[in-house]
Amino acid sequence: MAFGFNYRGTGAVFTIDRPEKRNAVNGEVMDGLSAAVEEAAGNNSLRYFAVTGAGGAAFCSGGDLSEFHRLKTAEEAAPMLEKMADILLRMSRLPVPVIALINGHAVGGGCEIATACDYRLVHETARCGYIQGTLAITTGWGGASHLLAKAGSEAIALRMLTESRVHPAGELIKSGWATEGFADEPDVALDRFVAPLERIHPSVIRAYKAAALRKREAAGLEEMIRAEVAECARLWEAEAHHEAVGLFLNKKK
Ligand SMILES: CC[C@@H](C(=O)O)C(=O)SCCNC(=O)CCNC(=O)[C@H](O)C(C)(C)COP(=O)(O)OP(=O)(O)OC[C@H]1O[C@@H](n2cnc3c(N)ncnc32)[C@H](O)[C@@H]1OP(=O)(O)O
Repeated sequence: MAFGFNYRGTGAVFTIDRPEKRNAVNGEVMDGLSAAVEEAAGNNSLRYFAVTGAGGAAFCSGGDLSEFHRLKTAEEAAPMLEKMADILLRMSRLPVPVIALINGHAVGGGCEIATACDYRLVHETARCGYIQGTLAITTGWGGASHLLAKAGSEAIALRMLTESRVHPAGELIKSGWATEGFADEPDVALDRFVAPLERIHPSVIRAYKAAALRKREAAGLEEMIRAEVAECARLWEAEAHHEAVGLFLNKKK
């Protein structure tokens, strides 16, 4: 199985479980996350939803380039991009805090998954970034829209997107992208983070989450995501993108 979904204390944890591919997202992971989000949305006693990656190396390396490389045109790429963007939008709209437990590198679509979460806890060795620009595409799962809709500084957000590089944990904490860092085991960091939330009545937590969602919706998040997906699909079919992906896939041959 390419993923795990487990209840942990008062919360639920979705784990991408493909460490040999640095937890790249394939169709099975997408369907698993979609089902987990649906189940979590219907669970009225849930107090948080977390996403993480198996192994110590990566949180998620984005879309599985070997699987998605077969999508050549904008028309072929768009349904895949739309599907994941919809899953991440639904995840972000869960009525409880959504936490990215970033145990290792989060790049490309992996950084987008983290961005769709309310909080990002980053291991001290993790590096994160919207590296899609190095593949001659933009973010295509809604990550830029989530980032711009909730970022304190538009300039910092825009710079992260356009520079398309990875950032060390210290930089991510300083810029406010990461909520906090951790040096111990991810489970321990998660328990420490949720402990203060668990002392507050769940209806209060849900009310504040609803307030955050109202702010994002007022910014036109869903419409922004639709435009972002279309733009990525348009760039996807260019030769520059297919060449860059080919270089990555052939780097060890
Ligand atoms: C498609 C959606 C789009 C979006 O909308 O956002 C994207 O997500 S585009 C994808 C962007 N992602 C990348 O370009 C990530 C590429 N990966 C890396 O940069 C590195 O793997 C890493 C994450 C920094 C980790 O480096 P390292 O620990 O040195 O591992 P390796 O590079 O040796 O990888 C091990 C193994 O995993 C395979 N791998 C890694 N990432 C992917 C991926 N995204 N898709 C498919 N396969 C991936 C890599 O090829 C190696 O495989 P083997 O050679 O078979 O061992």
